[in-house]
Amino acid sequence: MDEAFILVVDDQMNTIETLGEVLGDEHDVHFALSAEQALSHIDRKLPELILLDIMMPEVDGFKFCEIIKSKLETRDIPIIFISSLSSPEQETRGLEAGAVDYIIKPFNASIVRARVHNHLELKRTKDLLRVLSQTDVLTGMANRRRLFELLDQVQDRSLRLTQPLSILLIDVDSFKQYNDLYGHISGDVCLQRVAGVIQSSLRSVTDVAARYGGEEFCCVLENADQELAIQIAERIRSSIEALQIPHLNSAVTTCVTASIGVATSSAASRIQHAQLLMNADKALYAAKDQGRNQVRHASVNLL
Ligand SMILES: Nc1nc2c(ncn2[C@@H]2O[C@H](COP(=O)(O)OP(=O)(O)OP(=O)(O)O)[C@@H](O)[C@H]2O)c(=O)[nH]1
Repeated sequence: MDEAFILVVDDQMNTIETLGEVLGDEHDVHFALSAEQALSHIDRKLPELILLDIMMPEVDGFKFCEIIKSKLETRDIPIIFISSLSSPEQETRGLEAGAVDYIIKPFNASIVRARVHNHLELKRTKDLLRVLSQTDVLTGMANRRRLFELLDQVQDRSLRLTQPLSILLIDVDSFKQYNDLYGHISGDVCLQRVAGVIQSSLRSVTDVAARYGGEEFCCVLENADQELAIQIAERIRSSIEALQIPHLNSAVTTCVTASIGVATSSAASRIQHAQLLMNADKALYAAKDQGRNQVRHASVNLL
């Protein structure tokens, strides 16, 4: 197993030293003598696993576990309690608080090593499954499921920060004819190239691209008003055309092109994301209707 970053939280130096000896050969083990120190460690770098004492001054292990489990960024870090509290009630309380395991002190070194190993393996498998369940296999982009999660998060943040939010729906033109003429495998390669161009046309930190469906992509543009969203959409449209992927059966021209529908939720209004997608979809259909290979915004006269 690859080395893991493990955080030991315990106010007793002797436990810390022993766990360092038990796990230090295989893993990158860091220590915190209090919950407060542990939180500042976690702020700097997320551990893969936390070994946690219960009886600590100020914030005890149960409370600390609650804090970790309440935050989106930290709630998936497995916690193993290591405590001299040996009653079934305490152990139950620890497991019910969200810990994956409970080891009673004094502990046996090889059992601690084995349990840590097993929980790290489980955590890595879970992480991998999560990534796979959120990723589109063909393009490596976020898939539709991930898109909806991201939209929820971005929408909450936009409302909190009173920022506008825009989305783009991008649909490759005459793609059925592309598949018919060049074959499905070439169609897949074409979608991969279009996906690559979409991703490289976005602002790196604030924008997300996802595969929405077959030959349709969706971009979520945080803090982008109508003008900026149209500008980004236009950049994507022209970059797809600039790929010059031959398409002799296109209804538009002799290469692959795309139509793009744009919708914006202004800083002042709270539009549900289903409505935002619907608006972008209407704009996309207007773009198709008016000849394809163009960008349309869901301005008032479309809605
Ligand atoms: N190669 C390939 N084709 C796909 C994939 N997903 C969907 N498609 C194809 O995409 C085509 C979409 O066709 P339509 O919805 O009729 O749209 P279109 O031909 O692009 O027409 P317009 O959108 O009106 O320009 C269908 O033929 C699907 O089979 C995929 O993953 N790979």
